[in-house]
Amino acid sequence: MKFSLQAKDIHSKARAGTVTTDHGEIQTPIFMPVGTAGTVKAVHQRELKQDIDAKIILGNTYHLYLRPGLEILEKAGGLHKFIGWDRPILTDSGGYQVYSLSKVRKIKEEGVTFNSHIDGSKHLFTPEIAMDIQRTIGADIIMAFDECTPYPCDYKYAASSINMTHRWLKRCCARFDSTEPKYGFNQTLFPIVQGSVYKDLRVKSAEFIASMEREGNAIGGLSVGEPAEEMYGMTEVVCDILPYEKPRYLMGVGTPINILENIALGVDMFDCVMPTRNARNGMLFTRNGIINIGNKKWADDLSPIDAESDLHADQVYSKAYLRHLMHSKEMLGAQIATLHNLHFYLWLVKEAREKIISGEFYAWKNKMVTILGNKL
Ligand SMILES: Nc1nc2cc3nc(NCCc4ccc(CCO)cc4)[nH]c3cc2c(=O)[nH]1
Repeated sequence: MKFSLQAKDIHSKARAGTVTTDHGEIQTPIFMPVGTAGTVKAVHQRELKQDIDAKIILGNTYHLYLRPGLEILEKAGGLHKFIGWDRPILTDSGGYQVYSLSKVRKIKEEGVTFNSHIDGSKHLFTPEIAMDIQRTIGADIIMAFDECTPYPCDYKYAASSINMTHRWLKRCCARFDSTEPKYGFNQTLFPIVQGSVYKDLRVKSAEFIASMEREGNAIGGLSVGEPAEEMYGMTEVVCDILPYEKPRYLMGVGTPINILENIALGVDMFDCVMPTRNARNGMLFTRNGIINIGNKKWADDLSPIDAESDLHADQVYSKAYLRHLMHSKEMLGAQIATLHNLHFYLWLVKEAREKIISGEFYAWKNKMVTILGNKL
């Protein structure tokens, strides 16, 4: 994997770069649609590629390991082949999903034992197992097996948690560096900075992660319920320590405003279930603010979902029609709303990249931040 920088904003730490993988290039800042179990819910791969030009999607080790399972994925020649996606994929390591989805039985030095949220069966994830699973999935960018420190937590817990995450990281690197890709495409391992909301722990973790000299670095343990100002404060501390010439990925972030503020702090890559999950509840993100399409006010609004958008669905379907579909619980409603939100998130980061290159980012960001939170 390579990373090159094309431009840097002068009023902020925003930058425009390119990540190059064996499955293609990714212009940054980038948003990565979440395709947890091998599908970005309600969206075809063709739509992802042709309608919204998604450059990279996310998968989850925890889900894919439980279902469809490693045997099928290996037989298919990896996740790309299994789901029919030939662009880059990033997989999370299970370090977060285990805690957020399963009844975790125990966190030990060796790893984490947990019960499947699907059938209650008992499993063990260790740093080594998480690496081997991600080798079998075959994602271009894989994540270290970490502990996403819960929020809130006391300083003592956070301090011991980062020490374990750092010991696990050494084991991830040892295992990853002593195994080969299974399907002929290179893979890269990103370590993850933790430290909860404690500045000195964030400094310690960022310095340790930077010292591992991997090809890219991730910031974890945020977007876990902390106030946005805490998120921004920790991101700033960490981005000032992580190497400038490597991509920085802020996990699980976030709202459109979160994304713009973190781009200004030097973050290059983002993922979040918000555009897809909230779409299914009728929450549409637009360049003028947020539309709750279920609201009665849209019932007879026959104007296009977004007349200024180059997304076909935004132009051919009206707000009234989409509200009707959502109220009728028609599948097409979720499909249109999801495609709209992903298209908006990808438009937002592409626009940010263009403003960074043209030198207009800072003023544009401050204008957008005042608009994006509007309730329409
Ligand atoms: N390995 C690893 N993975 C992570 C994934 C994360 N995802 C988040 N936040 C997602 C929060 C989030 C969850 C749901 C919604 C939809 C609301 O309708 C939005 C945001 N924080 C995260 C932290 C980590 C982390 O430290 N380590």
